[in-house]
Amino acid sequence: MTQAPLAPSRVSPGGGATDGARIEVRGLTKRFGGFVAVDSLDLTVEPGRITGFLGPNGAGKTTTLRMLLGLVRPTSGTATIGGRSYQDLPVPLREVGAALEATNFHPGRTGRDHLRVLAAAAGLPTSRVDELLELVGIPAAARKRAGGYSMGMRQRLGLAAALLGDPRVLILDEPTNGLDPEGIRWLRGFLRHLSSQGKTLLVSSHLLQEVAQTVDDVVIVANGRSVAQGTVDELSGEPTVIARSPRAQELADAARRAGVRLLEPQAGDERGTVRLATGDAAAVGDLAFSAGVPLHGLVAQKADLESLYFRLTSLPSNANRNLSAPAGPGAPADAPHPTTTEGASA
Ligand SMILES: Nc1ncnc2c1ncn2[C@@H]1O[C@H](COP(=O)(O)OP(=O)(O)OP(=O)(O)O)[C@@H](O)[C@H]1O
Repeated sequence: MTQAPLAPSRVSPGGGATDGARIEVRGLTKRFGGFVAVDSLDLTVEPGRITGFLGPNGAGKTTTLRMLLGLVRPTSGTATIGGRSYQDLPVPLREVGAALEATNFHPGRTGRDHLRVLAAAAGLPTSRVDELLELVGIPAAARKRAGGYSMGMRQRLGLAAALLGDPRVLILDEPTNGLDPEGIRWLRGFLRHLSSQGKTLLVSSHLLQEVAQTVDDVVIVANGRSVAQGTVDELSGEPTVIARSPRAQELADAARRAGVRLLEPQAGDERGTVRLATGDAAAVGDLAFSAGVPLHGLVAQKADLESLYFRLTSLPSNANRNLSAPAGPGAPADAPHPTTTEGASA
């Protein structure tokens, strides 16, 4: 099973000074017995950017994050943070904060005590604990036992724990799980705030719509493999205006004269549809009017990361992941990678 080379590093806005906070994954593979959970994964997460690590349940996201954090040993490949594997970081908590599971708290301990214990164990000042609880919005709840916390509160406590060492890199596994809409809105602003400080954020989710508005870059995984990578804009594709006219050819000619590119070779189909590479529906309406061409329909199509996500992640689950099951010519393992993957390469 092979995979096309994927997105090498982009130049980070801060240049070399921030390289110490770049996440790089190369050829990362994890097999559990004969099952390939993560398959030759390459990805780069740049400082000062939020990268969404997206894929359906079981795609291999958590396993990848666990390998990055030294919790699972890769079968092959490398996963580094600032050029070092997690185990080689001198003071990991000061370099990398992670929230992998929202449930991993002693139920009898208050959230505040939980953080104080963590801070003390890591040799970090406990003075930071109250400040962090304020920051994640649970200062009062943090004085109650964590056993009674809602999922959303656990998520916030997990975030506070991840931030204890003021790390430059944050790795968050499904941080929107259990958050209500207000909580998700809060998280978006919070992650933005962190990335504006130059932090590197890798955020996994199986729900594109919960992170699409938050992230700068996207890595989509399916069946253990990366199937697309790029900025949200790159993967959203070109904005499109769809116009319908009984005189489609004349509309197409007018568009061409105005320098608007047609997205289809033919001027129009049987319904007189013309697809144009622009997001400006008003301009298309104006040019139709100027050319004296009647319009029966005009719509600007929204950039469509969502349909790309569903198309790429709706491959038959696990069809290519069992080493003992040979993949046939039509199996996903042999499917060509989408152009979006290559397009994302810098
Ligand atoms: N220790 C393990 N032993 C065997 N299989 C495992 C192990 N850990 C994970 N897997 C399998 O590897 C695949 C990927 O799991 P992983 O948890 O990484 O996916 P995920 O993308 O994080 O999904 P989710 O969104 O459900 O957490 C799954 O099929 C899972 O059952």
